[in-house]
Amino acid sequence: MRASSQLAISCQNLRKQFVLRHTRSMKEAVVWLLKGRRGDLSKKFMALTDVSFEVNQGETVALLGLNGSGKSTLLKLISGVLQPDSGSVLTRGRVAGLIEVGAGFHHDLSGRDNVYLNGAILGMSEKQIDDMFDSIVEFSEIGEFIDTEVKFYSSGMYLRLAFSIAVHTDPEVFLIDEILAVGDEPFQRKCIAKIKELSANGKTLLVVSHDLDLVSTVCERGVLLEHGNVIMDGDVHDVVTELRRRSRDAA
Ligand SMILES: Nc1ncnc2c1ncn2[C@@H]1O[C@H](COP(=O)(O)OP(=O)(O)OP(=O)(O)O)[C@@H](O)[C@H]1O
Repeated sequence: MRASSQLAISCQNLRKQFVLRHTRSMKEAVVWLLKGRRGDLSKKFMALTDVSFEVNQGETVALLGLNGSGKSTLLKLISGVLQPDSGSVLTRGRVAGLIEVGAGFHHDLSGRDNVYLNGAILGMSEKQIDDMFDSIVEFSEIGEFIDTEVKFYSSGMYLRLAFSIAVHTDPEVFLIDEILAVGDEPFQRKCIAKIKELSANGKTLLVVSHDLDLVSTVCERGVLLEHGNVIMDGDVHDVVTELRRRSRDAA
């Protein structure tokens, strides 16, 4: 779906609830039956209550918040991995999501086959992938392991290949969730340099990370989530300061 001109991402009134437990004890089930099956036996958790925010093309935004505040859920709704219970998500241009390490890879296929599979999923033609294949492998530093089945890859190797494929698809919008943490330091530095290059080229970035120093250097804007609500949206330094204050209070 497409949003209006300048917007890269538009989220309106997003709500997402998860079912935590489908059944209760035998006693609870009997009571429920005796009451004529009224009510709901499952336990639910509201991960996102009513989230609205917009990101313009070229903006670099950090999604911040304490554990369980709803950051990853929001990123998954934007990438389309999850569907909201209500509300809408619109994105403009090609969206590349690095959300879960290894997600989107077929474990029984080699790295090479996964490059073609993922490239196609991200909207590249076979010819485009042919042309970029060597560059993808070179950036990933996977080397001779490119013909090994990815089920034998370490989490760092998954990240290297997934990151390399994603940046080579030349996305307009790049969604990154924490995964950089599994890369070793030299590769992390390389990813961060690449992310800064994407941003300098006017790409839109939405980053989830607990590395507040990192997001302060990569992002301009911060959006702070708490219990599934946006409670602050502004300059990343101000939002990081507020999150640090709340983290101290929570300790
Ligand atoms: N598939 C799921 N089923 C049930 N509950 C879920 C599911 N996914 C997320 N949740 C719950 O929703 C809440 C928000 O999770 P989410 O992963 O979005 O938080 P987060 O802000 O990214 O947290 P963290 O900083 O720990 O990564 C959490 O309480 C989590 O347990």
